[in-house]
Amino acid sequence: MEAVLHEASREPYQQSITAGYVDNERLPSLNTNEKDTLHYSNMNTGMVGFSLLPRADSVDIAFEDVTYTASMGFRKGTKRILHEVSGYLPQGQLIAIMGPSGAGKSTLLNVLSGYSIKGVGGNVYVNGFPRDLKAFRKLSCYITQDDRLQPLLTVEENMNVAADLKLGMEVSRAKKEAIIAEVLQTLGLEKSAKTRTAQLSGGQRKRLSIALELINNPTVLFLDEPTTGLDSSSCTQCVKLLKELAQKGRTVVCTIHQPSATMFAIFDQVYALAAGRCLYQGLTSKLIPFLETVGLPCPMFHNPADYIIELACGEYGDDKIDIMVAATENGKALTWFENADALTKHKQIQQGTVPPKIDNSNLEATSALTQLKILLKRDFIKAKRDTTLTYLRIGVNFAVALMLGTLYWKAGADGSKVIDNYNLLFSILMHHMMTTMMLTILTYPTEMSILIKEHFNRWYSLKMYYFCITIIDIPISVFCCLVFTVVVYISTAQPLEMNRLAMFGLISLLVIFVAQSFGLMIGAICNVVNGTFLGPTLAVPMMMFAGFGVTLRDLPVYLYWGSYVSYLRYGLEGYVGAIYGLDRETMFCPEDKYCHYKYPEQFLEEIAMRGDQFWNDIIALVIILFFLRILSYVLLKWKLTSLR
Ligand SMILES: Nc1ncnc2c1ncn2[C@@H]1O[C@H](COP(=O)(O)OP(=O)(O)OP(=O)(O)O)[C@@H](O)[C@H]1O
Repeated sequence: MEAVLHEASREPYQQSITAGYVDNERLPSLNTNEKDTLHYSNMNTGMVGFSLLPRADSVDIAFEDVTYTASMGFRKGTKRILHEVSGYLPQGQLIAIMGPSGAGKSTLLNVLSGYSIKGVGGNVYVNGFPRDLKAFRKLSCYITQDDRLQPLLTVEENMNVAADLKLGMEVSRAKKEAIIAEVLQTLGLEKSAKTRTAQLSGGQRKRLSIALELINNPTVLFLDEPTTGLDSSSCTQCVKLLKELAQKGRTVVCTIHQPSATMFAIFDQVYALAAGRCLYQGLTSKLIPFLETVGLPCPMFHNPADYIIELACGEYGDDKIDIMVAATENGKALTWFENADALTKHKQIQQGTVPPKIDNSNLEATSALTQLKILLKRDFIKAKRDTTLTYLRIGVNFAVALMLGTLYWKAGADGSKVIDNYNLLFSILMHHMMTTMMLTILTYPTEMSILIKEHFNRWYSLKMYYFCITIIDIPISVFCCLVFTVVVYISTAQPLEMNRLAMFGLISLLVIFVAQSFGLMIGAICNVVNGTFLGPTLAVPMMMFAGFGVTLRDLPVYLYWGSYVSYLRYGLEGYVGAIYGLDRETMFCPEDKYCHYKYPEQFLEEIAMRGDQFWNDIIALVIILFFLRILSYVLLKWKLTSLR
């Protein structure tokens, strides 16, 4: 099939690919100030400004024989969802991908936007050249059906983060603020600037999702069901806004379920799908003539959008679907486009020619360090606002320490309670492991959907996101650990020596960080339900091999390897080293009690641990910590890739 290309539009694609936020390549004769003035000239007047400025670097998208085959899972085979569909999405148009539920609308949108990579066949062309995915992603944005927004941030804060990440630090704060104000005004959100996202209405949230992606003025917008969940007036408002954006030279493609007749008329183009095949593509206004041509006239007073969905559902017989697919040549025919003759005359693909030189540098607009700074700032605001969780963590640590302190009151200094104290050390280990790991498993997946959207839209690199979540929790973890350690250590009368206290605290902190890494690893690949099952389940072998119930000496040889990989073993050994190592003197024994373990060496011998292994335990914990952190990053990366 021949995809379509306007000769004139090839060069702009070439240029726009290298263009950043301000398309300086197009304005070579102007100095920077003049270019800025040109871009922002309308802002001061309050008229149409940045986001609605015409885009000179418009983009036509053509695709031919596109297939999508989903893998159904191990030994379950595959399922073909798109069946060699072709099509043409011209610049400056608002295009609706329509069809009944399950027709493959979202799948086609994912393929065209470049979100889906695996299982995709056929070709996608951008201004006639085979699509370079990296370059294309720089021109486009994807707005998901569900609004993946940071609920604790206000509209303005969300916009500031997007502006800082997407425009880079070269654009001054004043300019960013002007752009934000203008985009918010365009989307009717200026009055909600100080409102937290969680408190916005569905329509406002949808508009904010669009506003965030408009910040860097993308040429192509892909929107998955932008009207879902909106009332009819908000739907029309939203579609009108998209039309306005399209009229300024953008290519706006969105999937839509079943639009009202009024809303349907706003769209310029329709691409109708039925079970992964193309029923119609062309002007909205030519749908009725098309239906007449194929002998399926739309009944009087019937919404043509409803009628084509009914046809696509097979309500009038499956043969009608075949008739329409044949008439459109599964998307190859361009008969129902505007100036169809001119289009067919120009239709061509740049096969065999050298594609334009493409700037394949970083996908993100800002440096790694800047991304990290912005993400840390955002997470800091979130942590500050989410005080319930912060206080809960501190409160739980304090309360558990107090409970353990009461239960094991002064057990650390009593020669008759050495076994009790040993139980206490294991309980402390359990507390640190479970609270930290479960918290991570429960909170991490909720962030995942936002990560997927923002990362795909090139806000930041995965490395920087991961680095940020790794360090953002350190202060609160350290504080909670400190509160817990001081309360439990003093109330249970552990030896009051600074070095022992420091060793005890260090082991606690490392166990907390390792457990957190464990949580990150599970959270990266599992949803909350699976994670809450898997986390504690995987903790059981760690406990088994800790040397607590069955001493390390009594472990069967063929299971000894387990003690090397169990971080709880190093944690317990480290605690024992801190409390009973360093040649601790004979313990106090009350006169009326029998103190079997008043000699610490005797106790160490009994539990098959040595008191001089502390630094080895620290090294082992640090190695496990690094290994798990790297592994959870790799798993997260794999997860993101596997979703595409
Ligand atoms: N990864 C996948 N594995 C198996 N089946 C899939 C996969 N992705 C999509 N499908 C199936 O492909 C069909 C089309 O899905 P798609 O989400 O594209 O439909 P849709 O037209 O957007 O539907 P809706 O309007 O309900 O969102 C559906 O039957 C869906 O179950």
